[in-house]
Amino acid sequence: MVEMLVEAQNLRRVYQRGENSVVAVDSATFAITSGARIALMGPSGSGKSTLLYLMGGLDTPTSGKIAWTALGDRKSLRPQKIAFVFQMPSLLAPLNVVENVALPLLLGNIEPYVARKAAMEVLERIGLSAIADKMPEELSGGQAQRVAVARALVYRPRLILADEPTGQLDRSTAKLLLDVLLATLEGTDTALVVATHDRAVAERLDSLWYVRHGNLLTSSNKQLALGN
Ligand SMILES: Nc1ncnc2c1ncn2[C@@H]1O[C@H](COP(=O)(O)OP(=O)(O)OP(=O)(O)O)[C@@H](O)[C@H]1O
Repeated sequence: MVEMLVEAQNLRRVYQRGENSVVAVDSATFAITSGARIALMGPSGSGKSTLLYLMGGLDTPTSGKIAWTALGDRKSLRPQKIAFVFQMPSLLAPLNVVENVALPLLLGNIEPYVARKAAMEVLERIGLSAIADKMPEELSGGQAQRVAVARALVYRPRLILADEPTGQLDRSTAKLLLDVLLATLEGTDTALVVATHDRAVAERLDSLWYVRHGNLLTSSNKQLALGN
């Protein structure tokens, strides 16, 4: 059954910078359904990150409506139902890999033993169990980013929002990261939205949404904005 995870109408987000206001998102109307695989493309500064934050309830719109229809209210979204992956690996330096992956569960008051076991299972699934005891500073950029993906997956979220997850990686490491993410999500109804400048990433997803000057064009037709 396809479920409506996020529904938004006429979202607008204006940032106030002193006397000036910046319209980061001008008008966005969209729906994210379970199982969707969406690429969010657009020039730098067009509003992609702001849109992801709005989708995940990390930010609130200046006007317009957003509802997490099948997920519940904003306060209940993270980390269980919606997980973020950011461009810079955001691992906590004093914790080793398995502790970093287990962290969302620990913050959700899951028993440490159960959290560690679940974290080890995700690390195994994505081929990282050998580095479970390493500290973040010992990891390559690609490994750190895959650990961040593991951490996003540990709660089996309904929606993953990834902001330029391959932005700091070389081409082959970026491909590996996406391979891991898509393979792990295959057969699940977890939805995925990836903000990216990389066409190779966008081409592997089912829908392409394009943002320009804060305006969102949603489409399932990738050809449209890829111009092929
Ligand atoms: N906290 C903030 N305060 C003020 N202005 C902001 C803030 N966050 C973003 N902006 C502005 O809003 C606009 C959209 O920014 P956003 O980061 O959403 O774009 P983006 O498409 O993700 O860019 P990039 O591809 O470079 O990451 C930009 O003009 C940016 O400078």
